[in-house]
Amino acid sequence: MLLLFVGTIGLLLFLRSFILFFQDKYRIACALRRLPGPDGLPILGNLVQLGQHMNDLHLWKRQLALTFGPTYAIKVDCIMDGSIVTNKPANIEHILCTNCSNYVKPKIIQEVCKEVMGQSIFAINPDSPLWACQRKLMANMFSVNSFRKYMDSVFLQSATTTVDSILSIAQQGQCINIETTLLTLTTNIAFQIGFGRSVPELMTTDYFHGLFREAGSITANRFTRPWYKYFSWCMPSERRLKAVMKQIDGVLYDILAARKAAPATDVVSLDILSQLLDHQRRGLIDLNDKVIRDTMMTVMLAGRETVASGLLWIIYCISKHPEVESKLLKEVDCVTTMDYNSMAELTYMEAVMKETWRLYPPTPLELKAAVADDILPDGTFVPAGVNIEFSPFVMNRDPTRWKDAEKFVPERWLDENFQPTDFEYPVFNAGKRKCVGQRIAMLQTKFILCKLYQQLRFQVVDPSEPKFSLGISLFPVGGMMVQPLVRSKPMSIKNSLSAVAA
Ligand code: HEM
Repeated sequence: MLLLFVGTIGLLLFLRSFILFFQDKYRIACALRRLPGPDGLPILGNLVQLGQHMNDLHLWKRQLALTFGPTYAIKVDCIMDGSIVTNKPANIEHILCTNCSNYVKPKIIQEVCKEVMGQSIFAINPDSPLWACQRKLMANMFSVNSFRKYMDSVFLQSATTTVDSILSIAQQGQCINIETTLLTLTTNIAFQIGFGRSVPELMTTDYFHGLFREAGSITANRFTRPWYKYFSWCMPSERRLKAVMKQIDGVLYDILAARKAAPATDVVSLDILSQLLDHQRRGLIDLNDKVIRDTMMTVMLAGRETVASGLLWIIYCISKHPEVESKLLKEVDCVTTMDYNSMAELTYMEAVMKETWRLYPPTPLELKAAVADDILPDGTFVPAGVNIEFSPFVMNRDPTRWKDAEKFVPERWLDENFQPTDFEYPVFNAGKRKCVGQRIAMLQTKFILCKLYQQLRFQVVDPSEPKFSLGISLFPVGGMMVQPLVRSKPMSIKNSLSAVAA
């Protein structure tokens, strides 16, 4: 009798949570159905289209915005929660700033990116003490002062080594995959600043860059394969992710173990890893080795991938626009001393960078989830629990907001009256979670470009439009082959100064 009673109660509780689960899904599905968006199948919604467009996701989303307007819905009725996609600056300001406490990193990011990110700042929310800890450490370490401090050592050495190796390839008339060259360079810099040591050689090999790429792509594909959670044991991609992460984590944990084994000194070094270990020793915050590994991953994702992606697309755009290249070369030829002030004076280069990142934002997509019901400034109802996404890639190509949206026109950024807000041009995100590395990223990019273009030019080998690979940062499928060309002796500084003035 008692058993029957307990069994019935258990069944009722199970039914209750089952009904509540589907009630929430149904509520979200009804709200999404009221919004414009592509037609979908019953139950699956747009899941199949999403899967079909994983290889041209950003261009597909741009097409959807052109067809359905800046705010539309992608429905995934019963399986996942679907998304409201909005590309309106006023809505972005509301989500990232005015009502930011209602828009958090969705659980789906934490689940899908679990192996790669763990509790990295990119996956957690400001209510976690770890968020504030990671943000503070990163902001201190990757500041403008750091740039000044490391300019003559880390930045100069890494950039010079890269330029020298490209020069020797150029002299032999060979081509290079510029993606791996740039990833090696940015890994070196991020590693030395973040961890206070030279990078292990393995981490700068094509093999290791490939592991990162594979992990990013398998992770991204999980968004359209929600069944991975239940069938990981028989899915080859899941088994591969496990193997890839084992190798990446192996290296990160080896670095951690080596640092722990090093004799302790009274003076705590300023790098992030030393500070984390010091926090751990003193019990300042609940930090186990796994959390330290996740913070190391933050450094790798933030400092390595975004900057390399940003540089790659700049080189691509310059090579496609000879008139831009010749103006830029004149400007870099005027730089006699590589210091903070001369970097600040590179206004044309800055315009080229901003225009490139308008068309090719290194972080092309942003995903949040609504905690409670809300209404966006354009009147869109947001049900609690729904995912809400915006795409800098789509926003920055919106023909209703940008003149000649598809054209590469760096000159638009030279107009003093042209100052888009962070919400109109969210390449570095905005509000409370704005990129902490923005200023160092700008300086670092200018420094590297200056070193490269003072001696070299680049021609992209494949004339066709590159396809975008799937991942957290925007990279072309298969990297990008370029032909480096040694520049003929630059004009004298005096001549080039008068040429720029003209
Ligand atoms: C061109 C280079 C860069 C671009 C385009 C960029 C862009 C972004 C974007 C869009 C976000 C928001 C991501 C999200 O919410 O998921 C972000 C966050 C962040 N970025 Fe950057 N970033 C760049 C370079 C850097 C560098 C060099 C660092 C320092 C190592 C850095 C550190 C961070 C950190 C720590 C966050 C997390 C902020 C938070 O969630 O509170 N970034 N960045």
